[in-house]
Amino acid sequence: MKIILASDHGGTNLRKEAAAVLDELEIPYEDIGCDCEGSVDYPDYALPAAERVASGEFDKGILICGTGIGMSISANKVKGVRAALVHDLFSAKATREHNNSNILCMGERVIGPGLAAEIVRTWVSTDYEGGRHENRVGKIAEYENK
Ligand SMILES: O=C(CO)[C@H](O)[C@H](O)[C@H](O)COP(=O)(O)O
Repeated sequence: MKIILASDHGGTNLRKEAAAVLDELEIPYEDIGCDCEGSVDYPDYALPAAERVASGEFDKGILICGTGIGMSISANKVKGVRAALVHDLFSAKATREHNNSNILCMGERVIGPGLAAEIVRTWVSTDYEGGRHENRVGKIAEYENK
């Protein structure tokens, strides 16, 4: 598994927390920033990261901003991306099992580093269940391909 990691200025600390979890789990990743003192625009990070997941260069992505909302709205514009905004452990597990989400979004102004780390651990280690969910995820792809 290879993961791409990005944030805007509002998500730098949680991005570093996520990177520490991936280091601990020995999961390879590329961190594309931001390396910013000031303010940046979340689509400038979400869209390239999402495209690199959609292209298959990366298996998954983790995107963080202040709320996670801007990142998830942006990433979900990219065909083939299923970005999930997650701030609890139940959803972290469910979105992998049910939605086969390939991008995790979180908000640094919403949750603390401890919970974010647990969410990353859960999300990266939970497999897609397939089965009845395959039809549902397939309908999203079908719509995208219209
Ligand atoms: O997209 C967002 C809100 O949905 C993110 O939380 C951004 O990080 C936020 O909008 C940035 O806000 P700022 O006031 O410019 O720091």
